[in-house]
Amino acid sequence: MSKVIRIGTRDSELALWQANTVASALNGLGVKTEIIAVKSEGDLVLDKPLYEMGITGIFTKTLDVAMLQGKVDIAVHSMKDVPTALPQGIVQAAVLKRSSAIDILLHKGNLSFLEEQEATVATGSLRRKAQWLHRYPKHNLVDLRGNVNTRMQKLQDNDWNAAVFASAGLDRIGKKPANSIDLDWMIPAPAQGAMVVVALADDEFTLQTLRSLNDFEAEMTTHIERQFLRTLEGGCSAPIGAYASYNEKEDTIRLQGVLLSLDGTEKYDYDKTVSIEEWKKLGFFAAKEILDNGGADLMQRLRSQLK
Ligand SMILES: NCc1[nH]cc(CCC(=O)O)c1CC(=O)O
Repeated sequence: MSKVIRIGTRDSELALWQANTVASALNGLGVKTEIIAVKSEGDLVLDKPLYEMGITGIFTKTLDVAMLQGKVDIAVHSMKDVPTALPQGIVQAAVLKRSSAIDILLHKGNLSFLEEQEATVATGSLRRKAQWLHRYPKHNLVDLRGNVNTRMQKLQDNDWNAAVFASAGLDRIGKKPANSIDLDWMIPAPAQGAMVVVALADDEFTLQTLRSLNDFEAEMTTHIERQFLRTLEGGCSAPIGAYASYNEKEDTIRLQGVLLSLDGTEKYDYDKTVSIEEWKKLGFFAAKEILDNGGADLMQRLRSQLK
């Protein structure tokens, strides 16, 4: 059968790179592809912080609709932009082998501001902001929105000291500058650095084809991180980080999770290593532990603050 798989994607450089990666992999299996790029609401409205727009899935909604209308067969996303509950009729078809999940700091050649009280750091993410303020309580945080290229330009155009990015995004488009350092103390967003392909639940041919693109380790670690997020959040974009890593030699999984107040003064951490057999429920139990130890009360307050 010579069915062409139509790949829906956002039209940013990073999104197109990701879609092309999936296209190449499919072409390698002898499957023909066509890339269809669309603008998402998240890319069109740039003057509001993401959390103010209130909804999760602002980057993925347009493509969900295109798929449900039969205009594309699959969509490729940065997995951290995908809401933990997929729309009815759409399923996760493959998680690609994961690259670096780490956050990095882009600066201007001088890192002495890290030792100083006065400094301005840019990020649009509540998770990055809260973790930054927890570590550097006196620093000034400013909002930064836009795709990776836009955000790098804004850093140059303003007198901020630095801005936070996902390493994976810059690595993929080959634009990681020399002026950057790894923020190895910052817990990444759930599923950061992972790419996911979604498809229609009843599209057997496509689902079957995409199975061979799935990387089990990436599927497992992102499942754990997203389960942690889903169990904590209850539908709000709170400052939550999670990173699960597989230790092949020990056959164990380590989960690091964090929930913070917006100003970073309150912080709940989780960090445990368990046997691989426990992977399916690890995110759930980790989140429950945080909720039971004061996290539920913080989530309640966050929900009213973010309304
Ligand atoms: N929310 C934007 C977004 N979504 C995915 C990535 C980078 C790639 C990834 O994390 O997989 C980025 C950019 C960033 O956070 O700097």
